[in-house]
Amino acid sequence: NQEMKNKLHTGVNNFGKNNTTPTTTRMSRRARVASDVRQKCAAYVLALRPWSFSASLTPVALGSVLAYKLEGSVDLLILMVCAVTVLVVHGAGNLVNTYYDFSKGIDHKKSDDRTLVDEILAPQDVVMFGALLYSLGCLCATLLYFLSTMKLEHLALIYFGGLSSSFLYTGGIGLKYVALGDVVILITFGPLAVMFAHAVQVGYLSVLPLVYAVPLALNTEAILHSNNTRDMDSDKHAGIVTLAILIGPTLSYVLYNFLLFVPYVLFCILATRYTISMALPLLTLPMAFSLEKQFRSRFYAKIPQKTAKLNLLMGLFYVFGIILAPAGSLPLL
Ligand SMILES: CC(C)=CCC/C(C)=C/CC/C(C)=C/CC/C(C)=C/COP(=O)(O)OP(=O)(O)O
Ligand SMILES: Cc1cc(O)c2ccccc2c1O
Repeated sequence: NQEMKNKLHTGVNNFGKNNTTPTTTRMSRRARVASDVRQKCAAYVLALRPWSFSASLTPVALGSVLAYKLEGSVDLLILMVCAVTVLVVHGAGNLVNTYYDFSKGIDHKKSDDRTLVDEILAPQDVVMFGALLYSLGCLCATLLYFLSTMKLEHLALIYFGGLSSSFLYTGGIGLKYVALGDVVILITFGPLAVMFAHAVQVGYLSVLPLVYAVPLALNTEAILHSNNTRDMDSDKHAGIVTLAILIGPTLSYVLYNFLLFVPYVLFCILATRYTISMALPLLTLPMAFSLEKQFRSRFYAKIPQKTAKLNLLMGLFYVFGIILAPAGSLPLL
């Protein structure tokens, strides 16, 4: 601010000496303010870690498409509001993570998340943005209550379940710090989000989305597990415990393979026993083999982002496979 004040001051003093008109001085000041606003907005967007949004968008797509198969139609407005709700709660969870990892000294100069370490944003900005997102999420959930036929107690149970998980992952007791982060991710990004998206469409809770969520949930957990394996040494140094630390690098590799390949086994079973369209996600197998190789060679740096990319593609193929399945060919329990 002081620098900007000095520059503006100089600009005014130079007026008349170097042909600077008041208009250009005002324009450059406006341009600089606009550029500052743009930089700040970009910093806020990056702090949300948008590369990970596939993890919450694919369960919404899956839940909605299951509702379409069951009820024959989906309400597009409900789908949009539901996607925004889940995205906003997910984003807020990422901000809570940024804030607590920084205040506990877990994030450092070499961390993936350097929003606070590099002073790109102030801790107070992150807190305010997180509170804003949680408020927006509550507003969207209220809107969903009026748009859908879901009972208030059911909607509140799932929505606040998602909201509390997103906060408690690193806030409060900090489930991530006591090796429970993997369970949180497995449940929230899988059954909870799929059930939420399905229930707001059909108006009731069902076990069907929980079963269909399994392959996607495993793949999403692979993102987190690769992230925790990469950060194993620095997390150990910071004094926290993750599943990757508990089981060590070799078993971590075994677990990553389990999370990566079991969904493909399930797709093979669905394709051979029910309908061939469920073989569509198998198109992503080459990506999975390439990731397995990188994990085996311990080139962890880009694996979480690449696994998120695989997650998006696999999720989309899964959803298209369900859409293309002939009527009555899918197991509806
Ligand atoms: C059902 C409803 C309404 C919402 C569900 C919405 C979701 C999916 C919420 C989950 C939010 C959540 C648990 C976010 C945490 C995100 C996360 C896994 C961050 C990664 O944390 P670290 O493991 O610390 O990674 P870094 O090391 O990169 O910081
Ligand atoms: C599922 C999921 C979701 C996220 O937002 C993540 C953010 C950073 C690192 C890992 C993440 C993750 O595994």
